[in-house]
Amino acid sequence: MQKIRIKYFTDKIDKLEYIEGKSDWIDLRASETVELKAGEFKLIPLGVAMELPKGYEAHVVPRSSTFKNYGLLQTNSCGIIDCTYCGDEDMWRMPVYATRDTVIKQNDRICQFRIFENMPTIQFDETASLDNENRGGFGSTGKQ
Ligand SMILES: O=c1ccn([C@H]2C[C@H](O)[C@@H](COP(=O)(O)OP(=O)(O)OP(=O)(O)O)O2)c(=O)[nH]1
Repeated sequence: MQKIRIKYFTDKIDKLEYIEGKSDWIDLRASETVELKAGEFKLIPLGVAMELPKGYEAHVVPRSSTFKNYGLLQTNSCGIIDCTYCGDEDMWRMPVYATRDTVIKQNDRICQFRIFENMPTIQFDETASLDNENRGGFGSTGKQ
């Protein structure tokens, strides 16, 4: 089992829970009530800071119900939390854009995360030609 040291900034939200056998994504909660007007951008405080295991990062994405319930879009599509983001004030936040007037109440589950292993060290090796056949993309499959 992997342990993650976690700091909570408030006792007004439920503790994070890993529910074995359900999903390996863990829900995150708003640590304050946040109101947004249509067209407004805000960072929703998630009330936690963590020391991720060495060699791992966390990916934060909305819950599938987040847009339906709150009309919110996550502006960075997927939040990447580096394992160096582990100081006492390094609280996780979710950047959002409101498509309508909305209220996220303290302790509402607003997004989810899981950890991923970092990729191997990469070195770019420049070349004029890759010497491979073109695959094509952007809907080109089966078209002339
Ligand atoms: O949705 C997010 C994305 C990032 N972060 C935190 C953790 C991350 O490690 C840090 C920096 O994120 P990133 O490197 O994506 O931001 P940047 O725009 O490149 O800014 P920086 O100059 O701080 O790296 O901000 C969040 O709390 N939520």
